Amino acid sequence: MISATGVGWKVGGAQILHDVSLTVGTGELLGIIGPNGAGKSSLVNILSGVTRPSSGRITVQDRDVTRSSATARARMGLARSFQTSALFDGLTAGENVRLAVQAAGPAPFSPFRAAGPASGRRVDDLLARVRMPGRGATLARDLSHGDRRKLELAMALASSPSTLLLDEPMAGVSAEDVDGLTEIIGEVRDSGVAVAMVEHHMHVVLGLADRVAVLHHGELLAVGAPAEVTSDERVQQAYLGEAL
Ligand SMILES: Nc1ncnc2c1ncn2[C@@H]1O[C@H](COP(=O)(O)OP(=O)(O)OP(=O)(O)O)[C@@H](O)[C@H]1O
Repeated sequence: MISATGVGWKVGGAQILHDVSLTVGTGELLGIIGPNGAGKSSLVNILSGVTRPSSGRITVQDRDVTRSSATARARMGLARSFQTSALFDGLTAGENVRLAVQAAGPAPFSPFRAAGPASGRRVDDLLARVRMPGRGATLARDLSHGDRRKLELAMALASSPSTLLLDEPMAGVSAEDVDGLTEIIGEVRDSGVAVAMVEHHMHVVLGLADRVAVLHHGELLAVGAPAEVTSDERVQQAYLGEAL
């Protein structure tokens, strides 16, 4: 579970986020939407510890982590995916996941450590969880865009996170892969993970999210059930001219 309370972020004289407060509970999926430049990625960066807010605080499982690094937050059960790909293209899908499994383990990370049978099983489990069984030997660079996003999800799940932050997990993928990713992310939520997801595919967010938070010019315009939020007049104004 993760919460932001009164979060503001100012950079280079510009106030990017203003007084944002939201919570994502266990087994809940919060969709974060808003027009381009609304501050969605900035908020995810602040929640994950990549960026420190100028004001307000962040808690993970009720512990104040505002001043904790991204690494410290990861140890507390927070995982995230990035808007851009974070894969090693020259490694296989299985090797990419194995690195994430090793990095999440208790022993100091070493890319040279041999993989034990338990690590192999864990890699297979994670690939199966994202519907890529048997794809472990394929080079990451040879995977379809949709499979690359699934692989990134498998890597984010390697640490068995209690909170998962997803920044546009479906950007640029085919309609078929959007359906697959939607099912996988829904299953992750149903397994008890708190999921916050920034996503431009509006029908996906509105169909999948338990609640939706709408950002506009760095302010939280509305938070609520999808139907509540889409009928909100201020939200409709913010999206004027775009399909909601
Ligand atoms: N490091 C930075 N320095 C200065 N301005 C920044 C920085 N990061 C983001 N911004 C600005 O903050 C605003 C919000 O950016 P952000 O990427 O968070 O929006 P977004 O809602 O994720 O947009 P998109 O939907 O296009 O990805 C933009 O105007 C952006 O130019």
